[in-house]
Amino acid sequence: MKVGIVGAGMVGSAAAYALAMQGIASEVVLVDRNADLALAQAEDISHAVPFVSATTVRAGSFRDLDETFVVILAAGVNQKPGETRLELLGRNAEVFREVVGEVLAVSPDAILLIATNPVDVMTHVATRLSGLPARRVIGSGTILDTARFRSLLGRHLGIAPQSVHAHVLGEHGDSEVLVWSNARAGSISLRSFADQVGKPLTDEVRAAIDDGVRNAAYKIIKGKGSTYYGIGAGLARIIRAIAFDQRDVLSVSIVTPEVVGITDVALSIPRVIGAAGVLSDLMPELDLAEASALVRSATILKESADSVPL
Ligand SMILES: NC(=O)C1=CN([C@@H]2O[C@H](COP(=O)(O)OP(=O)(O)OC[C@H]3O[C@@H](n4cnc5c(N)ncnc54)[C@H](O)[C@@H]3O)[C@@H](O)[C@H]2O)C=CC1
Ligand SMILES: CC(=O)C(=O)O
Repeated sequence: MKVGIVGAGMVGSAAAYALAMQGIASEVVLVDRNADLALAQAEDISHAVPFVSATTVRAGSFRDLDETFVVILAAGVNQKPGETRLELLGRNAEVFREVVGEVLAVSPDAILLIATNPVDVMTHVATRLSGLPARRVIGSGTILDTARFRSLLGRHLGIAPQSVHAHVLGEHGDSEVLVWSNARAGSISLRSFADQVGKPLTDEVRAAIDDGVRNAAYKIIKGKGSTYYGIGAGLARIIRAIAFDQRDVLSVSIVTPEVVGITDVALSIPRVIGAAGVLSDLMPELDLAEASALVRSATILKESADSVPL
C-alpha cells in the first residue's frame, strides 16, 4: 500500500520511520515545502529499511502522491514551550488551505489522516476543504493520549499497557476526558484489579496519572522541543488498521453528526477502523462527571471550528 506524507518534519518523518520499520506500507512518499528536508529524511529512513523490511521510502512533489491509499497531513507549525494546541489554529488552517487541494488533485480517493494540531479542529477544516465523507478524513485525535493513559496505568499496576483497556475522549488537548469509570485491566474493572494487586487508585495516584497524560506534551516540548515518536507510532497503528482492514477499535477524531448533544463536531470517541476508514462510532458509558467534561470539550472544539473562515 502506498502512503503519502505531507510535512516531513519531526512528526511526518517519525510516522514514515514507524511505517517502514513495521513494513506496513510498500511505499512511502514524503512531501515538504522544504524539498531538501524531505529528501534528507527519505534518504535517512531508507538506510534503516534493509535491516528490517522492503518498504520504499522516497521524497517527491505533490504529483508523486498519485494512487496513494492514505495521505498523512503533518504539515504546519508545532507548539513552542507553553503554547496550547488551539493557538496554532490560524496558522495551520492557512497551511491546509494550500495543501488539501493539492493532495486531492492527484489522489481524490485517498483517506486523509490528520496529525497537524489542533488536530480535531484541523480534521474539521480538512473535511470541509476536501468535501470528502467524514469517515475518510480521520484525525489521530486522542490515540496518543489513550496510549499515554494506558502506559501510565500499566506502569502503576505493573502490567503491560496492552492489557489495560481505557480510553481518553474528546479533544486532543487541554479539555480531554480520561474515562476511569469503565476502564478495565484484563477483563477486570480497573479499581478491582488495582486493589487485588495492592496498588489502589487513590485520589493522589489518579491526579498524578491525569497530569501525566494531560500535560505530557508540554513537559516533552519543554525538554526537547517537540514530540514525535509517540504520534509516529500512533499514525502507523491507524494505517495498519486501514491497510489490513483490521476493524480495530481506536480512539480517533472525525466530524460526527452528534456527540453528547453537541452537533457537527470533530472529537475522539472509540471508533471501528478498516479499509474504508471509520466504519462505526462507539459511545462508552460515562459517569456524570465524565459526561459533563465531554460536553465541555465538545463545546470548545465546536466553537473553535466555527471560528475558522473557509
Ligand atoms: N496529533 C498529534 O498527536 C500530534 C501532532 N503534532 C503536530 O504535528 C504538526 C507537525 O509537527 P512537527 O513535525 O513537530 O513540526 P516540524 O516543524 O518538524 O514539521 C512541519 C513541516 O511542515 C512543513 N510545511 C509547512 N507548511 C507546508 C506546506 N504548505 N506544504 C508542505 N509542507 C509544509 C514544514 O516545512 C516542516 O518541515 C504540528 O502541528 C504539531 O503540533 C505533534 C505531535 C503530536
Ligand atoms: C504535541 C502533541 O500534540 C502531543 O504530543 O500530544
